[in-house]
Amino acid sequence: MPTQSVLYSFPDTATLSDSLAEYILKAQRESVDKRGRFSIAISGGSLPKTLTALIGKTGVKWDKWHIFYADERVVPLDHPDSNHHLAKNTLYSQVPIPHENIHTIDPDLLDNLEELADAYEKELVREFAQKDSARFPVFDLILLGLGPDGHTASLFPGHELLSEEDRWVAYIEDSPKPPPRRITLTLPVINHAARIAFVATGAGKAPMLNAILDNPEQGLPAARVKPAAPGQLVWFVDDPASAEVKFPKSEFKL
Ligand SMILES: O=C1O[C@H](COP(=O)(O)O)[C@@H](O)[C@H](O)[C@H]1O
Repeated sequence: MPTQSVLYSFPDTATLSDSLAEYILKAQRESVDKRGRFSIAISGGSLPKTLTALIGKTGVKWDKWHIFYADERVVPLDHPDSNHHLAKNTLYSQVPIPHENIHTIDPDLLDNLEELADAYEKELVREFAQKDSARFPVFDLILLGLGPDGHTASLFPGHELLSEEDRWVAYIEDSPKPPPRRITLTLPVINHAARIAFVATGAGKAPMLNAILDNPEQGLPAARVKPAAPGQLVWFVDDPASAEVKFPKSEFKL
């Protein structure tokens, strides 16, 4: 892990969620002030439930949010395995976010992974093209989870996608975690984000957090998330998850 990363550990998920909400709100304020919109990519799994502290919070400008997925399982949008379905049930169903600002995979392309990933990449091009001619899009914020094997988004240990240097969105059909067919943002896209926050909770994440933070040279997928500038990468974890970590913890402040 690069030394510029910051690790915040909280006694419980509720405190973590409140602080994460403050962090997201700050990112949103800065982005909306600068560009009038806030582009965020979120993950599935255990992450969406940590976003519920945003519900009813003063200052959230939901109409300025443009939500993408760090990864998505290639299943119908109302399938229980869908990351979109999970986020919709947990968050969108309770906040006034415009439907057209939620950028899902195209449900008509589920049978063709290559076309599906290309179409999602084009969705990103539409969102980011107006900004500049940068090689990769710059999300205002990407929220990532940490799998018990060190995967993040749908980037799995030892997978050839870890070496992807060109595509913005890639697909896999051999995910070791079901369901097997997925699309994912690639590492160059993740690493170009203005801010990246990992969220990991529970004692089950402790050995992997230790591997990523204290032994990054193992090269696990989450340890390959290395944005360029100081302070761009933060970890929001709870105390059970950070129990085995030697990496220095910082006091949460904005
Ligand atoms: O399959 C996935 O797993 C990771 C980690 O999930 P978690 O439940 O262990 O937090 C998640 O970040 C990713 O979006 C999801 O598709």
